Amino acid sequence: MTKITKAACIGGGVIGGAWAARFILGGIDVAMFDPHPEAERIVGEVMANAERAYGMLTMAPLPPKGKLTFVKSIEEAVQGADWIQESVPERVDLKRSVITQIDAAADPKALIGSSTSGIMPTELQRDMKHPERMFVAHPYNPVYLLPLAELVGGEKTSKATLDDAKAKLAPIGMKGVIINKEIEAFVGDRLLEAVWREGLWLIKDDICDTETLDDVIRYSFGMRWAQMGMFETYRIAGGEAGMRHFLAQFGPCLSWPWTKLMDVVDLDDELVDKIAGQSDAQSGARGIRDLERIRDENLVGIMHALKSGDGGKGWGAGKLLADFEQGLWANAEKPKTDLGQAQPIRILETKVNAAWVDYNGHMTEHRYLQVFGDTSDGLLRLIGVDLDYVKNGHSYYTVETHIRNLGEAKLGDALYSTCQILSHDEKRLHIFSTIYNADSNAPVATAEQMLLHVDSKASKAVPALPEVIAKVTAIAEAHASLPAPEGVGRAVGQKR
Ligand SMILES: NC(=O)C1=CN([C@@H]2O[C@H](COP(=O)(O)OP(=O)(O)OC[C@H]3O[C@@H](n4cnc5c(N)ncnc54)[C@H](O)[C@@H]3O)[C@@H](O)[C@H]2O)C=CC1
Ligand SMILES: C[N+](C)(C)CC(=O)CC(=O)[O-]
Repeated sequence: MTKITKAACIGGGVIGGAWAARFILGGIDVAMFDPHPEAERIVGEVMANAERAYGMLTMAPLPPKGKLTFVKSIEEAVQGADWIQESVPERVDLKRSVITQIDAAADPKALIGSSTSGIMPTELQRDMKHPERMFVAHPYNPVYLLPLAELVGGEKTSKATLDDAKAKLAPIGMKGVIINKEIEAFVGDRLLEAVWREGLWLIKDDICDTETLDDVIRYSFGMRWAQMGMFETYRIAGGEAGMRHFLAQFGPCLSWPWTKLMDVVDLDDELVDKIAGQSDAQSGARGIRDLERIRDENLVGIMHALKSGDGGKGWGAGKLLADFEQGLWANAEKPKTDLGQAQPIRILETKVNAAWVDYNGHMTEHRYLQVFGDTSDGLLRLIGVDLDYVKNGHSYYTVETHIRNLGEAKLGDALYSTCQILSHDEKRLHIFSTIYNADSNAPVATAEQMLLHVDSKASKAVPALPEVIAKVTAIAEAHASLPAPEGVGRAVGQKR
């Protein structure tokens, strides 16, 4: 797989800082150049929110974090970098001069992506010596969570550059889409600008305020867009007759007109004050970083929901997340666990993240089951029940679970889990897992579970394959000398 080995970020504002976070959490070292006197603080704050978001996003083992270095010049930043991302303010003269400087100092084979939201790459590559490796990589905010980058080539960009860029984004969980032809604002910002333009008119004409407008989006078509986009949604809206009927019914409305799209609103002081005032009333009680955290929690929740879409195979951004996690597991260092030791196997390290906490301020009930589920998945991987084993039609299903909650797990608490095999035969696996607080080593919860080995196509219990039974047996023999854990076999109820 083709990978970025070192990245340079030129510009570390909203977008450059979040690109840096995406690279660093993907295990890539980043050299950052930004002359802003507070660049380190700003990028540090974005980085902290990004790490928090990844803690919620995935339990899969991320690679060791890349190193972030702030440097004093573009020339220094690009040394040794094979992906350089320009994210300076949206001015063609500034961007062109920065990109020309990058071109002169970088390895001629290094890829140079621009974050521009709308400037054509042909404009930006005009003065370069090696323009064939320059392209637009237009991301969406926050870059560390939203996986899309529109990849747009200019007149001098080679096809190989776009293919290489797309391939290099995949291992960091991003989806590069190559746009056929360059056009100002590409695809996403063309659409967003059309909606924004219309929104500005609706506010100017007092049809609604900013909060009502946002409500109309987020309680309705915003949710549809997140999972099916425009055309698949409208196909369904055409009923059984599909897209043709939809176009026949609603096409004529375009000329009624339902829209003021072609008129550009004059953003005069009066309208700016009006929008800014309404926005303050709507959201001013919270700071930007706080709003970013709420946004991130919601985005993570949406991606998790999409990961279970299409009957559990994953849909859209959720399918991409599932594929990303599969890659992380495949590349993860194999645990150095000595499976022959007479002690419960340490399986998982995690933290109680914000999305797990309920109104009591504790990790909520079903998250314990999630951690125990991830623990039994960890054990299964150790005995050879990995995704290939599952693809080939065999798996273990959990048929019974008894959880005991023994202590409190609060927001941010570091946890680890262990697992002991109590007994097994060719079809059954009887296990006991414990979640501990990593600071005090006090048990927080235990789960006793029975798993059954199945033929997943036939939906019936069958003996596990011999190589799996051999591994289970080796662990079970080592665990046979352990005392039965406190609480094994306990029933729910009061002593009489
Ligand atoms: N903010 C957004 O939602 C999105 C922005 N973009 C694009 O990303 C680019 C950057 O936008 P933002 O991050 O929003 O702007 P920003 O204003 O937050 O950040 C720009 C950064 O560039 C730095 N800078 C200025 N001159 C520089 C130079 N010569 N060398 C290095 N750094 C320099 C500034 O100090 C600042 O930190 C723009 O092209 C924008 O269109 C793309 C997608 C979304
Ligand atoms: C406002 N914007 C044009 C800079 C937005 C983008 O380019 C993409 C986004 O994140 O919405």
